[in-house]
Amino acid sequence: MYQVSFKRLPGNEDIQLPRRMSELAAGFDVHAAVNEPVLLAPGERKLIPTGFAMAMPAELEAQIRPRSGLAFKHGITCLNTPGTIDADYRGEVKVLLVNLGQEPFTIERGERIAQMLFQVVPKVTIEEVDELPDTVRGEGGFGHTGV
Ligand SMILES: O=c1ccn([C@H]2C[C@H](O)[C@@H](COP(=O)(O)OP(=O)(O)OP(=O)(O)O)O2)c(=O)[nH]1
Repeated sequence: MYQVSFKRLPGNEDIQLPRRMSELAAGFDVHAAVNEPVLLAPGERKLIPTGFAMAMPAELEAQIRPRSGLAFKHGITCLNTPGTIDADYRGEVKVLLVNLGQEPFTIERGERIAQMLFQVVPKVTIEEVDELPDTVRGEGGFGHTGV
């Protein structure tokens, strides 16, 4: 079990902190802390505030992912999905939404716009080498096995 802390930012007392909408939901829904309704025209992208900052154990990252209902019904998704929240980030969490639908979409204050999942980031060390170990695949990629 990991302890994660959310800090509500000033002026957002009415905004829900991220929360699971069912007992076993993998993601915590994240709410829009826009001061007024925000219109996203088709093809437009906007960075949406959420009204909170957070802290988590060093071995975790948080991922911001789209909600499938918004994507399916309105073409609203996260442009940089999954967005990465680093464990040392103390700024306001923001959601980069894009409207891939055909109609304008309005984001209302308090609306659930995305979900946040936590992942363990493996610890790695890196080195520079002259040769890499051989494999059967070698340099094959990008569909080299056919379709
Ligand atoms: O969807 C996102 C993605 C990022 N962030 C915040 C938290 C993250 O820790 C920080 C930096 O994100 P990232 O590493 O993806 O951005 P960058 O473009 O590499 O910026 P930086 O140079 O600030 O690291 O921005 C968000 O609030 N929402």
